[in-house]
Amino acid sequence: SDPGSLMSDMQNTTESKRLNVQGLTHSYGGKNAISDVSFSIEAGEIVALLGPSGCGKSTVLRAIAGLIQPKNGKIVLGNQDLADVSARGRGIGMVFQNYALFPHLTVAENIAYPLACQQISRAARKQRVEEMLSLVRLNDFGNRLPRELSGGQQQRVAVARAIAGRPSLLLLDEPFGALDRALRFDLQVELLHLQKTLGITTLIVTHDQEEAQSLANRLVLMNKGNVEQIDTPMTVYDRPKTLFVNTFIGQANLLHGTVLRFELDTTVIGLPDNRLLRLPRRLNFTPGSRVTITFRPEEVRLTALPGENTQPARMTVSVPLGPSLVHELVLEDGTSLRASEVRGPSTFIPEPGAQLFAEIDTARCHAFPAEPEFISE
Ligand SMILES: Nc1ncnc2c1ncn2[C@@H]1O[C@H](COP(=O)(O)OP(=O)(O)OP(=O)(O)O)[C@@H](O)[C@H]1O
Repeated sequence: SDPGSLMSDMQNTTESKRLNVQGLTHSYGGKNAISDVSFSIEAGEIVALLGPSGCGKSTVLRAIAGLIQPKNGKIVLGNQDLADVSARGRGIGMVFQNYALFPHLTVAENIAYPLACQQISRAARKQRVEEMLSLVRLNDFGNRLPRELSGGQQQRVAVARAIAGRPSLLLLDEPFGALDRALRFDLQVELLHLQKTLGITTLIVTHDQEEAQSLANRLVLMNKGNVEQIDTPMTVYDRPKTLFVNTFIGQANLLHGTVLRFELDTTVIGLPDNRLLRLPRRLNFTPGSRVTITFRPEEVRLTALPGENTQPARMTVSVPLGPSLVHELVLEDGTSLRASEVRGPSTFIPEPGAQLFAEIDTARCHAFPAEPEFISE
Protein backbone atom coordinates (compact mmCIF):
# COMPACT_ATOMS: atom_id res chain seq x y z
CA SER A 1 0.00 0.00 0.00
CA ASP A 2 1.20 3.52 -0.70
CA PRO A 3 2.48 5.87 1.99
CA GLY A 4 0.06 8.55 0.84
CA SER A 5 -3.00 6.62 1.96
CA LEU A 6 -1.31 5.83 5.28
CA MET A 7 -0.74 9.53 5.90
CA SER A 8 -4.28 10.52 5.05
CA ASP A 9 -5.56 7.71 7.21
CA MET A 10 -3.51 8.83 10.21
CA GLN A 11 -5.02 12.27 9.97
CA ASN A 12 -8.45 10.73 9.97
CA THR A 13 -9.12 11.05 13.68
CA THR A 14 -12.42 10.67 15.45
CA GLU A 15 -14.83 13.50 15.09
CA SER A 16 -17.11 13.86 18.12
CA LYS A 17 -20.76 14.21 17.20
CA ARG A 18 -23.87 15.12 19.10
CA LEU A 19 -26.62 12.50 19.25
CA ASN A 20 -30.22 13.58 19.35
CA VAL A 21 -33.04 11.12 19.94
CA GLN A 22 -36.52 12.57 19.51
CA GLY A 23 -39.85 10.88 20.27
CA LEU A 24 -38.60 7.32 19.82
CA THR A 25 -41.42 4.78 20.01
CA HIS A 26 -41.30 1.08 19.30
CA SER A 27 -43.50 -1.93 19.88
CA TYR A 28 -43.07 -5.66 19.58
CA GLY A 29 -46.20 -7.50 18.52
CA GLY A 30 -48.48 -4.54 19.22
CA LYS A 31 -47.17 -3.96 22.75
CA ASN A 32 -45.23 -0.72 23.27
CA ALA A 33 -41.71 -1.37 24.53
CA ILE A 34 -40.70 2.31 24.47
CA SER A 35 -42.91 5.40 24.18
CA ASP A 36 -41.82 8.86 23.12
CA VAL A 37 -38.22 8.55 24.36
CA SER A 38 -36.24 11.77 23.87
CA PHE A 39 -32.74 12.73 25.02
CA SER A 40 -29.51 14.01 23.59
CA ILE A 41 -25.82 13.42 24.19
CA GLU A 42 -23.44 16.31 23.61
CA ALA A 43 -20.36 15.66 21.48
CA GLY A 44 -17.80 13.82 23.64
CA GLU A 45 -20.21 13.27 26.52
CA ILE A 46 -20.96 9.95 28.29
CA VAL A 47 -24.61 9.37 29.07
CA ALA A 48 -25.95 6.30 30.87
CA LEU A 49 -29.35 4.83 30.11
CA LEU A 50 -30.51 3.33 33.35
CA GLY A 51 -33.56 1.43 34.51
CA PRO A 52 -34.93 -1.90 35.68
CA SER A 53 -34.98 -5.01 33.52
CA GLY A 54 -37.48 -4.75 30.67
CA CYS A 55 -37.84 -0.95 30.77
CA GLY A 56 -36.71 -0.65 27.15
CA LYS A 57 -33.02 0.25 27.36
CA SER A 58 -31.82 -2.27 24.79
CA THR A 59 -34.63 -1.32 22.45
CA VAL A 60 -33.42 2.31 22.46
CA LEU A 61 -29.88 1.11 21.78
CA ARG A 62 -30.93 -1.21 18.96
CA ALA A 63 -32.85 1.60 17.29
CA ILE A 64 -29.82 3.92 17.46
CA ALA A 65 -27.57 1.18 16.12
CA GLY A 66 -29.96 0.58 13.23
CA LEU A 67 -30.67 -3.03 14.23
CA ILE A 68 -34.39 -2.33 14.46
CA GLN A 69 -36.54 0.16 12.60
CA PRO A 70 -38.43 2.18 15.22
CA LYS A 71 -42.15 2.70 14.68
CA ASN A 72 -41.77 6.42 15.30
CA GLY A 73 -39.18 9.03 16.17
CA LYS A 74 -36.04 10.62 14.87
CA ILE A 75 -32.38 9.84 15.48
CA VAL A 76 -29.83 12.45 14.42
CA LEU A 77 -26.05 11.98 14.71
CA GLY A 78 -24.06 15.15 14.07
CA ASN A 79 -26.26 16.70 11.41
CA GLN A 80 -27.25 13.47 9.74
CA ASP A 81 -30.71 11.95 10.17
CA LEU A 82 -30.09 8.20 10.51
CA ALA A 83 -33.51 7.12 9.22
CA ASP A 84 -32.21 5.97 5.87
CA VAL A 85 -28.68 5.04 6.91
CA SER A 86 -27.88 1.33 7.20
CA ALA A 87 -26.51 -0.07 10.47
CA ARG A 88 -23.07 -0.41 8.84
CA GLY A 89 -23.12 3.09 7.42
CA ARG A 90 -23.82 4.80 10.75
CA GLY A 91 -20.21 4.84 11.99
CA ILE A 92 -21.20 3.49 15.39
CA GLY A 93 -19.00 1.28 17.56
CA MET A 94 -20.77 -1.29 19.71
CA VAL A 95 -19.94 -3.44 22.69
CA PHE A 96 -22.73 -5.76 23.74
CA GLN A 97 -22.68 -8.17 26.64
CA ASN A 98 -23.38 -11.06 24.30
CA TYR A 99 -21.57 -9.65 21.32
CA ALA A 100 -18.85 -12.29 21.41
CA LEU A 101 -15.49 -12.06 19.72
CA PHE A 102 -14.96 -14.24 16.66
CA PRO A 103 -13.57 -17.38 18.31
CA HIS A 104 -11.47 -18.54 15.36
CA LEU A 105 -9.79 -15.15 14.82
CA THR A 106 -6.84 -13.91 16.87
CA VAL A 107 -7.15 -10.83 19.05
CA ALA A 108 -5.42 -8.73 16.37
CA GLU A 109 -7.68 -10.13 13.64
CA ASN A 110 -10.74 -9.44 15.74
CA ILE A 111 -9.72 -5.82 16.20
CA ALA A 112 -8.83 -5.44 12.51
CA TYR A 113 -12.12 -6.96 11.36
CA PRO A 114 -14.21 -3.75 11.16
CA LEU A 115 -11.28 -1.96 9.50
CA ALA A 116 -11.20 -4.46 6.64
CA CYS A 117 -14.63 -3.20 5.62
CA GLN A 118 -13.42 0.41 5.62
CA GLN A 119 -10.90 0.31 2.78
CA ILE A 120 -8.02 1.12 5.05
CA SER A 121 -4.60 0.05 3.79
CA ARG A 122 -2.91 -3.01 5.29
CA ALA A 123 -0.10 -0.99 6.83
CA ALA A 124 -2.54 1.47 8.37
CA ARG A 125 -4.66 -1.38 9.70
CA LYS A 126 -1.65 -3.00 11.32
CA GLN A 127 -0.72 0.26 12.92
CA ARG A 128 -4.27 0.88 14.12
CA VAL A 129 -4.42 -2.58 15.70
CA GLU A 130 -1.16 -1.93 17.56
CA GLU A 131 -2.51 1.40 18.75
CA MET A 132 -5.76 -0.20 19.97
CA LEU A 133 -3.93 -3.06 21.72
CA SER A 134 -1.85 -0.52 23.54
CA LEU A 135 -4.89 1.59 24.44
CA VAL A 136 -6.53 -1.38 26.16
CA ARG A 137 -3.21 -2.54 27.60
CA LEU A 138 -3.04 -5.84 25.75
CA ASN A 139 0.15 -5.16 23.76
CA ASP A 140 1.47 -8.71 23.82
CA PHE A 141 -1.85 -10.46 23.26
CA GLY A 142 -2.39 -9.83 19.54
CA ASN A 143 -1.69 -13.40 18.48
CA ARG A 144 -3.85 -15.11 21.08
CA LEU A 145 -7.26 -16.57 20.47
CA PRO A 146 -10.19 -15.23 22.50
CA ARG A 147 -10.49 -18.47 24.50
CA GLU A 148 -6.92 -17.93 25.72
CA LEU A 149 -7.97 -14.69 27.44
CA SER A 150 -9.75 -13.98 30.73
CA GLY A 151 -13.28 -12.56 30.66
CA GLY A 152 -12.01 -9.07 31.43
CA GLN A 153 -9.38 -9.27 28.69
CA GLN A 154 -11.99 -10.43 26.19
CA GLN A 155 -14.18 -7.47 27.05
CA ARG A 156 -11.20 -5.14 26.52
CA VAL A 157 -10.69 -6.66 23.07
CA ALA A 158 -14.38 -6.06 22.36
CA VAL A 159 -13.90 -2.40 23.34
CA ALA A 160 -10.78 -2.16 21.16
CA ARG A 161 -12.69 -3.67 18.23
CA ALA A 162 -15.54 -1.22 18.74
CA ILE A 163 -13.31 1.86 18.68
CA ALA A 164 -10.80 0.68 16.05
CA GLY A 165 -12.89 2.12 13.23
CA ARG A 166 -12.90 5.53 14.95
CA PRO A 167 -16.67 5.63 15.40
CA SER A 168 -18.32 8.95 16.14
CA LEU A 169 -20.62 7.22 18.62
CA LEU A 170 -19.92 4.34 21.00
CA LEU A 171 -22.79 2.20 22.26
CA LEU A 172 -22.19 -0.07 25.25
CA ASP A 173 -24.89 -2.49 26.39
CA GLU A 174 -24.12 -3.93 29.84
CA PRO A 175 -20.50 -4.22 28.69
CA PHE A 176 -19.18 -5.55 31.99
CA GLY A 177 -22.33 -7.37 33.08
CA ALA A 178 -20.73 -10.79 33.23
CA LEU A 179 -17.68 -9.73 35.23
CA ASP A 180 -17.09 -9.68 38.97
CA ARG A 181 -17.23 -6.46 40.95
CA ALA A 182 -13.54 -5.67 41.32
CA LEU A 183 -12.81 -6.33 37.65
CA ARG A 184 -15.86 -4.30 36.62
CA PHE A 185 -14.50 -1.36 38.54
CA ASP A 186 -11.06 -1.62 36.90
CA LEU A 187 -12.62 -1.78 33.46
CA GLN A 188 -14.92 1.15 34.20
CA VAL A 189 -11.94 3.30 35.18
CA GLU A 190 -10.11 2.17 32.06
CA LEU A 191 -13.10 2.86 29.82
CA LEU A 192 -13.55 6.30 31.31
CA HIS A 193 -9.92 7.11 30.65
CA LEU A 194 -10.16 5.80 27.11
CA GLN A 195 -13.36 7.68 26.41
CA LYS A 196 -11.85 10.94 27.69
CA THR A 197 -8.68 10.43 25.66
CA LEU A 198 -10.55 9.77 22.44
CA GLY A 199 -13.47 12.07 23.17
CA ILE A 200 -16.00 9.63 21.73
CA THR A 201 -19.66 10.44 22.34
CA THR A 202 -20.80 7.44 24.39
CA LEU A 203 -24.08 5.88 25.44
CA ILE A 204 -23.86 3.12 28.01
CA VAL A 205 -26.80 0.96 28.98
CA THR A 206 -26.75 -0.59 32.39
CA HIS A 207 -29.06 -1.66 35.17
CA ASP A 208 -26.24 -1.13 37.67
CA GLN A 209 -26.75 2.30 39.22
CA GLU A 210 -23.24 2.48 40.64
CA GLU A 211 -21.77 1.81 37.23
CA ALA A 212 -23.97 4.50 35.72
CA GLN A 213 -23.13 7.04 38.41
CA SER A 214 -19.40 6.45 38.25
CA LEU A 215 -19.17 6.61 34.45
CA ALA A 216 -21.71 9.05 33.18
CA ASN A 217 -21.92 12.84 32.99
CA ARG A 218 -25.68 12.53 32.88
CA LEU A 219 -28.22 9.79 33.52
CA VAL A 220 -31.34 9.03 31.55
CA LEU A 221 -33.70 7.20 33.93
CA MET A 222 -36.18 4.92 32.22
CA ASN A 223 -39.19 3.13 33.67
CA LYS A 224 -41.75 1.06 31.77
CA GLY A 225 -40.72 2.41 28.38
CA ASN A 226 -40.73 6.08 29.43
CA VAL A 227 -38.03 8.56 30.39
CA GLU A 228 -38.66 9.81 33.96
CA GLN A 229 -35.65 12.07 34.50
CA ILE A 230 -32.49 13.29 32.76
CA ASP A 231 -29.91 14.92 35.02
CA THR A 232 -26.41 14.64 36.46
CA PRO A 233 -25.92 11.75 38.93
CA MET A 234 -25.86 14.21 41.85
CA THR A 235 -29.05 15.99 40.84
CA VAL A 236 -30.83 12.71 40.30
CA TYR A 237 -29.84 11.65 43.81
CA ASP A 238 -30.61 14.95 45.52
CA ARG A 239 -33.67 16.02 43.57
CA PRO A 240 -35.48 12.98 42.17
CA LYS A 241 -38.49 13.94 40.08
CA THR A 242 -40.50 10.79 40.71
CA LEU A 243 -40.89 8.18 43.41
CA PHE A 244 -39.50 5.60 41.00
CA VAL A 245 -36.29 7.62 40.48
CA ASN A 246 -36.03 8.25 44.22
CA THR A 247 -36.15 4.55 45.08
CA PHE A 248 -34.17 3.33 42.06
CA ILE A 249 -31.16 5.58 42.64
CA GLY A 250 -29.75 5.04 46.11
CA GLN A 251 -31.87 3.87 49.00
CA ALA A 252 -34.98 5.56 50.28
CA ASN A 253 -37.23 5.16 53.30
CA LEU A 254 -40.93 5.51 52.55
CA LEU A 255 -43.68 6.74 54.87
CA HIS A 256 -47.24 6.73 53.60
CA GLY A 257 -49.50 9.43 54.98
CA THR A 258 -52.03 12.17 54.35
CA VAL A 259 -51.56 15.92 54.07
CA LEU A 260 -53.55 17.24 57.06
CA ARG A 261 -53.03 21.01 57.08
CA PHE A 262 -50.63 23.89 56.60
CA GLU A 263 -49.30 25.93 59.53
CA LEU A 264 -47.45 28.98 58.20
CA ASP A 265 -44.51 27.50 56.28
CA THR A 266 -45.06 24.01 57.58
CA THR A 267 -46.97 21.08 56.15
CA VAL A 268 -48.40 18.67 58.71
CA ILE A 269 -48.53 15.07 57.51
CA GLY A 270 -50.65 12.48 59.29
CA LEU A 271 -49.00 9.08 59.59
CA PRO A 272 -50.50 5.78 60.78
CA ASP A 273 -51.28 5.55 64.53
CA ASN A 274 -52.06 9.30 64.61
CA ARG A 275 -48.39 10.20 64.51
CA LEU A 276 -47.43 13.47 62.82
CA LEU A 277 -44.56 14.60 60.66
CA ARG A 278 -43.95 18.30 60.11
CA LEU A 279 -42.19 19.28 56.90
CA PRO A 280 -40.64 22.78 57.01
CA ARG A 281 -42.22 23.95 53.72
CA ARG A 282 -45.58 24.17 52.03
CA LEU A 283 -46.13 21.14 49.85
CA ASN A 284 -47.96 21.55 46.61
CA PHE A 285 -50.80 19.21 47.66
CA THR A 286 -54.29 19.94 48.89
CA PRO A 287 -55.25 18.81 52.42
CA GLY A 288 -56.55 15.26 52.26
CA SER A 289 -54.06 14.19 49.58
CA ARG A 290 -52.42 10.83 50.09
CA VAL A 291 -48.67 11.20 49.88
CA THR A 292 -45.52 9.18 50.15
CA ILE A 293 -42.74 10.89 52.07
CA THR A 294 -39.20 9.73 51.33
CA PHE A 295 -35.82 10.27 52.92
CA ARG A 296 -32.39 8.66 52.66
CA PRO A 297 -30.89 6.44 55.39
CA GLU A 298 -28.23 9.11 56.03
CA GLU A 299 -31.04 11.57 56.83
CA VAL A 300 -32.14 9.56 59.87
CA ARG A 301 -30.42 10.05 63.22
CA LEU A 302 -31.00 7.79 66.23
CA THR A 303 -31.60 9.34 69.63
CA ALA A 304 -32.44 7.94 73.06
CA LEU A 305 -35.04 10.63 73.81
CA PRO A 306 -38.04 11.86 71.83
CA GLY A 307 -37.85 15.29 70.20
CA GLU A 308 -39.34 17.21 67.32
CA ASN A 309 -39.90 14.97 64.28
CA THR A 310 -38.83 11.80 66.02
CA GLN A 311 -40.63 8.53 65.55
CA PRO A 312 -40.45 5.76 68.14
CA ALA A 313 -38.55 2.83 66.64
CA ARG A 314 -37.24 -0.55 67.63
CA MET A 315 -33.77 -1.62 66.51
CA THR A 316 -33.68 -4.84 64.49
CA VAL A 317 -30.02 -5.08 63.58
CA SER A 318 -26.96 -2.88 63.04
CA VAL A 319 -24.62 -3.87 60.24
CA PRO A 320 -21.12 -2.41 59.82
CA LEU A 321 -20.49 -1.71 56.12
CA GLY A 322 -16.89 -0.55 55.80
CA PRO A 323 -16.79 3.05 57.00
CA SER A 324 -20.47 3.21 57.87
CA LEU A 325 -22.96 1.59 60.16
CA VAL A 326 -26.40 0.68 58.82
CA HIS A 327 -29.28 0.29 61.25
CA GLU A 328 -32.48 -1.56 60.43
CA LEU A 329 -35.44 -0.29 62.47
CA VAL A 330 -39.17 -0.91 62.75
CA LEU A 331 -41.71 1.81 63.54
CA GLU A 332 -44.69 1.05 65.80
CA ASP A 333 -47.01 0.48 62.84
CA GLY A 334 -44.61 -2.07 61.38
CA THR A 335 -43.02 0.21 58.74
CA SER A 336 -39.35 -0.62 58.36
CA LEU A 337 -36.78 2.12 58.30
CA ARG A 338 -33.10 2.22 57.51
CA ALA A 339 -30.65 4.64 59.11
CA SER A 340 -26.95 4.98 58.30
CA GLU A 341 -24.12 6.90 59.87
CA VAL A 342 -20.40 7.24 59.40
CA ARG A 343 -18.72 5.03 61.97
CA GLY A 344 -16.17 6.55 64.35
CA PRO A 345 -14.15 5.09 67.24
CA SER A 346 -16.82 6.11 69.73
CA THR A 347 -19.93 5.33 67.68
CA PHE A 348 -22.57 3.81 69.92
CA ILE A 349 -23.92 0.53 68.57
CA PRO A 350 -27.41 -0.13 69.93
CA GLU A 351 -28.47 -3.66 70.86
CA PRO A 352 -31.05 -5.47 68.73
CA GLY A 353 -34.47 -4.88 70.26
CA ALA A 354 -33.48 -1.50 71.75
CA GLN A 355 -36.28 1.11 71.84
CA LEU A 356 -35.05 4.34 70.27
CA PHE A 357 -36.25 7.39 68.42
CA ALA A 358 -35.58 8.00 64.75
CA GLU A 359 -35.09 11.68 64.06
CA ILE A 360 -35.86 12.47 60.43
CA ASP A 361 -34.19 15.40 58.68
CA THR A 362 -37.49 16.82 57.47
CA ALA A 363 -35.81 19.59 55.45
CA ARG A 364 -34.51 16.89 53.12
CA CYS A 365 -37.66 14.81 52.77
CA HIS A 366 -39.35 14.51 49.40
CA ALA A 367 -43.08 14.14 48.91
CA PHE A 368 -44.76 12.32 46.03
CA PRO A 369 -48.38 11.53 45.26
CA ALA A 370 -49.11 8.12 46.81
CA GLU A 371 -49.24 5.31 44.30
CA PRO A 372 -52.54 3.40 44.22
CA GLU A 373 -51.09 0.29 45.90
CA PHE A 374 -50.23 2.34 49.02
CA ILE A 375 -53.67 3.87 49.46
CA SER A 376 -55.64 1.80 51.95
CA GLU A 377 -58.92 2.92 53.35
N1 LIG B 1 -37.62 -9.20 20.15
C1 LIG B 1 -38.60 -8.95 21.02
N2 LIG B 1 -39.85 -9.45 20.83
C2 LIG B 1 -40.84 -9.19 21.69
N3 LIG B 1 -40.70 -8.42 22.81
C3 LIG B 1 -39.50 -7.91 23.05
C4 LIG B 1 -38.38 -8.14 22.17
N4 LIG B 1 -37.31 -7.50 22.68
C5 LIG B 1 -37.75 -6.89 23.80
N5 LIG B 1 -39.04 -7.13 24.04
C6 LIG B 1 -39.86 -6.60 25.16
O1 LIG B 1 -39.75 -5.18 25.14
C7 LIG B 1 -39.59 -4.66 26.45
C8 LIG B 1 -38.29 -3.89 26.55
O2 LIG B 1 -37.20 -4.77 26.36
P1 LIG B 1 -35.68 -4.31 26.38
O3 LIG B 1 -34.83 -5.48 26.03
O4 LIG B 1 -35.53 -3.10 25.57
O5 LIG B 1 -35.51 -3.95 27.92
P2 LIG B 1 -34.18 -3.69 28.77
O6 LIG B 1 -34.46 -2.50 29.60
O7 LIG B 1 -33.01 -3.65 27.87
O8 LIG B 1 -34.14 -4.99 29.68
P3 LIG B 1 -32.85 -5.77 30.28
O9 LIG B 1 -32.18 -4.85 31.25
O10 LIG B 1 -33.49 -6.94 30.96
O11 LIG B 1 -32.02 -6.15 29.10
C9 LIG B 1 -39.67 -5.85 27.38
O12 LIG B 1 -40.99 -5.94 27.86
C10 LIG B 1 -39.34 -7.03 26.49
O13 LIG B 1 -39.96 -8.20 26.95
